[in-house]
Amino acid sequence: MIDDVICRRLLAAARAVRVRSYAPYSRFSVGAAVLGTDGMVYTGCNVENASYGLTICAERNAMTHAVAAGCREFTAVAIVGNEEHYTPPCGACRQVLAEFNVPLVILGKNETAYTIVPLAELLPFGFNLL
Ligand SMILES: O=c1ccn([C@H]2C[C@H](O)[C@@H](CO)O2)c(=O)[nH]1
Ligand SMILES: [Zn+2]
Repeated sequence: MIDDVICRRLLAAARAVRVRSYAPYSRFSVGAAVLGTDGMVYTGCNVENASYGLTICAERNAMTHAVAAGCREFTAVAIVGNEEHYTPPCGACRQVLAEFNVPLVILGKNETAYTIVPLAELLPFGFNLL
């Protein structure tokens, strides 16, 4: 499926970018790292706003970062929230991950405690036009 070394590398990248989270309202920091088929790792953290609904999740931040860098094909995304629980992507992020066919979602409490969930399980029967 996906190599443990790659999972750990993505989780480490997600944890590293998580410290840059801007979350003064929820105080819940999230980091995400997506692996492109170009071999590059693109990262993003959540960025909140006083107008709460404008908040950008870590996963969508990582995806837009990748696309802006020219990458549109992906192997997996890793998401790290707090150490106690997994942080599965919200519905909006699932739809964005589906747009670019990110096949695997790695949910990590830390680099060693993680689980891999296929996106198809997180978003079955998703909306698409293409
Ligand atoms: O998968 C998730 C779930 C939540 N958040 C962010 C949005 C908000 O800033 C904070 C609390 O919901 O966590 C993410 O970035 N990704
Ligand atoms: Zn989200």
